[in-house]
Amino acid sequence: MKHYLSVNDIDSLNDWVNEARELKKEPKKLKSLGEGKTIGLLFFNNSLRTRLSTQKAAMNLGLDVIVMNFGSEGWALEYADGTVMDQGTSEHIKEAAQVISQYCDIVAIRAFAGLTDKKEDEAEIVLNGFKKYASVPVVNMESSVGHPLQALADAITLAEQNTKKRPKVVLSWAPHPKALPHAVANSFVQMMQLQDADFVITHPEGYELNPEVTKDSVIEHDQKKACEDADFIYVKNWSSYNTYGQVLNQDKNWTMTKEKLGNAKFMHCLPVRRNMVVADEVLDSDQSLVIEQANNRTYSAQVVLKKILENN
Ligand SMILES: CCC[C@H](NC(=O)CCC(=O)O)C(=O)O
Ligand SMILES: NC(=O)OP(=O)(O)O
Repeated sequence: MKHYLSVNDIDSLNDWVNEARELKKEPKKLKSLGEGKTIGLLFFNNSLRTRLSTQKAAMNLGLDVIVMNFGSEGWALEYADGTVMDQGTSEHIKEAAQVISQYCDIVAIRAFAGLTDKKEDEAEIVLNGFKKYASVPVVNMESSVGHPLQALADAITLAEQNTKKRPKVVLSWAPHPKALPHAVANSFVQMMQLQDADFVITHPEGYELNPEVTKDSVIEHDQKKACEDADFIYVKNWSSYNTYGQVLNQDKNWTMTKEKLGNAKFMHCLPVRRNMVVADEVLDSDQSLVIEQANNRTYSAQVVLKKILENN
């Protein structure tokens, strides 16, 4: 594996999860693997978990780390070929990616969807720009349409917590005041499609995800019905895909409550809007796994970086 850009780069989810759980037992066991090498973490958008866990994972492997808030500190990049750069962009991705490749042996990118142009977002112009012009491996720290480090951490958490051969796992939409990307939901769906689980997606009409992602996954518009007898309920907001980037409703009847949760474990990638996405009573209960999920982000990133270092 050269790059880690999407869940599709995972050749065996079960093996990766087991490897990550072994790293979790002794995080600094491979401290020499990355010695003498540098990873660059470039953020075009905000972060807490991804920023700290990816650096932690790199340090556990002996990598040196350079972090840059590219969105506020770097130059505005041009991605289109042949552009006369007489407007707002100062540097072409061609130069930027080659220059960064001289300083870093691995480059990790966070660049959220713009949510204004579906075609542009689905082209993954930032992530694919670095993939095309950087000469080093590229890691996705949440791009326009995917968040594979989060999905792998969620798979680790499910493996640690699951007690059934075929658990019922629900992905439920919830209201949010802003238009949020589809990336987390997309990667969770793609990861669940690799699992032996009774998987159901529930959301209001109009919030269908990209059908090329959901494929034949079960979709139920009645949230209570979807959540019946669930073992895990993963809650996440996303904006409309069909009416691209729009907030069609903020119906708080979709806020996750203890009543709807039942005996299930609650999951969310964080950050989470309390009492919009999920009620305090759920987050403050022993059914919430959000802190465990956040801890597993370190081992998700560490197994990815380990595989990149071993194969490049
Ligand atoms: C890991 C999640 C990152 C991002 N979340 C947000 O942008 C939430 C921002 C907010 O609630 O103000 C998202 O939904 O993709
Ligand atoms: N879940 C996640 O990626 O969190 P941050 O946006 O804080 O990195």
